[in-house]
Amino acid sequence: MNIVQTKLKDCYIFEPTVFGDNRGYFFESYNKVKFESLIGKSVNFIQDNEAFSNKGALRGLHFQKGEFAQAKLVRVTHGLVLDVAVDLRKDSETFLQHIAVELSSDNKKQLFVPRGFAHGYVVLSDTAMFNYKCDNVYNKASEGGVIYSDQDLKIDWKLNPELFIVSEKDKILPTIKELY
Ligand SMILES: Cc1cn([C@H]2C[C@H](O)[C@@H](COP(=O)(O)OP(=O)(O)O[C@H]3O[C@@H](C)C(=O)[C@@H](O)[C@H]3O)O2)c(=O)[nH]c1=O
Repeated sequence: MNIVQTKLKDCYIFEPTVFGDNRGYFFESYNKVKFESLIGKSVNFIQDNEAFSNKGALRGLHFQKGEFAQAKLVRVTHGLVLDVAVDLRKDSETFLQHIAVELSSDNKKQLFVPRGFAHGYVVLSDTAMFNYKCDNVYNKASEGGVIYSDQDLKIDWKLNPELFIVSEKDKILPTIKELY
């Protein structure tokens, strides 16, 4: 397992070691001991999620507020997505900066999105399966978000916006300016 520091503090890409042979391949998709040793702190993941989406589905940008804030370890087990993390920690040197990383079943990369970030993704392949771990449970009343098309963030989603499929809830998320 290799860890890559992104330009956002505390936000890392993990590249698992894949063992291929004539049967196929094997890799450790999560190993708590190795993961915590690489990031240098303990994270108590307590919920796993799976979402299947069609091409153009854009989910986000989401976070949970207050005591229900969540860190996430995200990956793609089928297809290709562009995954985006936005640093919303006011005291961070990289406040309001974002990264966009291609995650796919081929590259097997995982992204660790710390608490205090907004997170979202768009599906670039015909379909995709998205799997992630969270260190806090879902809490509807604590949901927050930022509109994916925010003019200050200027995220390049690498797909024609005409193809976007966005939930009614996500269409009316606030802008960064409205949030702060
Ligand atoms: C996220 C979540 C949703 N749900 C329910 C609520 C709703 O009825 C249905 C679909 O929820 P949503 O439309 O919010 O699902 P979705 O848009 O996929 O939400 C997810 O988006 C990505 C980008 C994230 O970062 C996640 O943390 C999460 O917010 O599933 C749960 O029961 N538990 C959960 O943990």
